[in-house]
Amino acid sequence: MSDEILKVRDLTTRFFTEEGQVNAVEHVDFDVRDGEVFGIVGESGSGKSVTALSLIDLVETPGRIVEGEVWYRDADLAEEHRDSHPDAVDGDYVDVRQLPEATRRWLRGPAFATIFQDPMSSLNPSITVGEQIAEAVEVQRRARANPRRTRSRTQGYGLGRLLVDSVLPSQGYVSDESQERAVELLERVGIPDPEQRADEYPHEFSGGMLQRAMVAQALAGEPDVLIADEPTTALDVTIQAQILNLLTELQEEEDMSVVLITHNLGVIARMCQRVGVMYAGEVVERGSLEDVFENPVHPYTEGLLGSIPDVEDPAPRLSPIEGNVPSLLDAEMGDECYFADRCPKAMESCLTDIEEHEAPAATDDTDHLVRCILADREYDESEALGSAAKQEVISDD
Ligand SMILES: Nc1ncnc2c1ncn2[C@@H]1O[C@H](COP(=O)(O)OP(=O)(O)OP(=O)(O)O)[C@@H](O)[C@H]1O
Ligand code: NI
Repeated sequence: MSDEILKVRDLTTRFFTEEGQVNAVEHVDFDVRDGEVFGIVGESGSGKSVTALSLIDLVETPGRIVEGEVWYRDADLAEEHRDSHPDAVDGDYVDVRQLPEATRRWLRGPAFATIFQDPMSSLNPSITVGEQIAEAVEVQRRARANPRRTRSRTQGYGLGRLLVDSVLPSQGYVSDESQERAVELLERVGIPDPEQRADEYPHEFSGGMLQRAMVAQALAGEPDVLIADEPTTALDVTIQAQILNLLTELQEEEDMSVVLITHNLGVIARMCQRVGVMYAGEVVERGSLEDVFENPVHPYTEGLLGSIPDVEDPAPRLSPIEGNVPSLLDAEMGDECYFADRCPKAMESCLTDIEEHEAPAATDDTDHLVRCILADREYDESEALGSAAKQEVISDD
């Protein structure tokens, strides 16, 4: 049994909008183990991206993480904060959410790095690709040289330098060493002629090459956990497969863990060792790929798998199950299972708040947890909710 690099507990993130409170992520629990790809899958709007942002503490207003813990294994950090922040430390783990803001910020890079669907969200169009990656390398070098104590970090760095960096980010202050490292990283992610390509601007790169450059930038900090949110969704099928291969290769060779977010079950099946299925802000089923994909318990998972797309299938969005993802507005959400109104197996007993149940795991290595009463009992047709009753569930709320 391998160790967990991340243990997410009770993570709850809401948006406080003019229309009301949106329960985007609700009491989410999952673990990410060393050197694995953990997949998060679910329909559009199920809370995947907000979960990712919550992990790295980048939820923006009107959103806020209102509850929960993100335990990250780092013995040094734990040691350093054991006395000053005893609640934030448990053995070798720190609860990232309870660490000082500066430390949380520092963790982005060497602990967590992210890649997204759109490379231009991470790359500046007016700076050469090589220089941007070199900058990421420099930021990480400085952070490592002056770990965690931001005060000394900014002092050592110097206010003058800080101003120059923020006003004139492309003035070529990166050291030759960082520039060389950037070229190495470009080579690492399979960009041909990396030395020349380093001097080019993002618009001179193809979509696939840009995606690779973004991966190179993410690798600059040698992260423990790479969070990839729909990293290949915008790419055509061949390029998609190439980027997925690259991620697999890097994950193995760099010994990272990857949290892979996608709505594409084919991608999950191909990439992940373990998986969490999200529905309406909750993780409704999680476990090993075998347990979840071969012995799904939640009717939502069954429904998704009923139309498992091939990884070569460019189908952009899943909609395998009749009906829509429910509104996540607090005022419109009841206490019953959120899937009940779409569920072919909904019963009277589903009209209460459903906890995670342990399903009989087919693989002995891992927990298989399901937010559905069917993990505990058989489906009973005599208890089935007719469509009229289901309708009522919806309009009652
Ligand atoms: N800035 C925001 N303000 C209000 N609500 C938001 C905001 N960002 C996300 N949400 C809501 O949070 C919920 C979860 O969104 P999220 O982006 O995590 O879904 P997703 O599973 O990543 O979907 P997709 O597959 O389309 O990317 C949605 O109901 C969404 O409307
Ligand atoms: Ni998303």
